[in-house]
Amino acid sequence: MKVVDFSKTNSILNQYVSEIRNVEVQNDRLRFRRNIERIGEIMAYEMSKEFTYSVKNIRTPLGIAPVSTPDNQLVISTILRAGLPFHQGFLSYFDGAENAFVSAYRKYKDTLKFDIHIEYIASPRIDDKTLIITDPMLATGSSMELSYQAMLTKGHPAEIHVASIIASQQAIEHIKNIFPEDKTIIWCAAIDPEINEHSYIVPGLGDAGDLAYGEKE
Ligand SMILES: O=P(O)(O)OC[C@H]1O[C@H](OP(=O)(O)OP(=O)(O)O)[C@H](O)[C@@H]1O
Ligand SMILES: O=c1cc[nH]c(=O)[nH]1
Ligand SMILES: [Mg+2]
Repeated sequence: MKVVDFSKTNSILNQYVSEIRNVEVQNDRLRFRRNIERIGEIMAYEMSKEFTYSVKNIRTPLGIAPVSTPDNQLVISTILRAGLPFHQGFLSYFDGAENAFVSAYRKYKDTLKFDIHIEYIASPRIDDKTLIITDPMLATGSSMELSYQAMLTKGHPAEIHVASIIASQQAIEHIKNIFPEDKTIIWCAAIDPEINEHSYIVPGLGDAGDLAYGEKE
């Protein structure tokens, strides 16, 4: 399975990743959300190079211009809450896409143990379409796994792009095991080496949902 890790390339995207990680900067919620959105925009642009294109003859006021544009029917699917600004970044570039939203949250049994609960899904049919599942954080990969299973109740996509910002190495291995090898690409801004006993990515950035929208009770 192809894994694209943007941290291996020097680009301005790394500046935005450094700001969402940085304890001195990340508490500015507006900047935090906007940086996530900007990373989504850049990732969308790079992802678009994998799409299928055909030439359309576009009528201008002065003649006909052949332009190669994408033919994929896109569905951008996002895992609430932290996925929302990331989703907006993708949607800014793929403005013709359909959209899906899945709720997934950790329901704690004690300080360390939790189950992932999916309680909400709003999605179009996804049969034969290009499914982009976005979530900025892939720690254990369980939220992504259960959200993908929920999306499969809406059909079977032709191809899948799993987009995240910070993924643990463990989550990358997990995604490789559960998504179809021949039609999935994983995109991430960085791959971090470990997760801690609370299943948080280390060094990671902390709690993306809280940083974007505030703490929940
Ligand atoms: O790979 P996992 O171990 O499942 O962890 C990653 C999940 O954790 C975060 O969401 P969280 O559960 O904190 O919800 P929130 O966005 O509402 O804060 C993140 O956005 C992922 O969905
Ligand atoms: O490191 C992590 C793990 C789960 N959710 C987050 O927001 N961060
Ligand atoms: Mg959270």
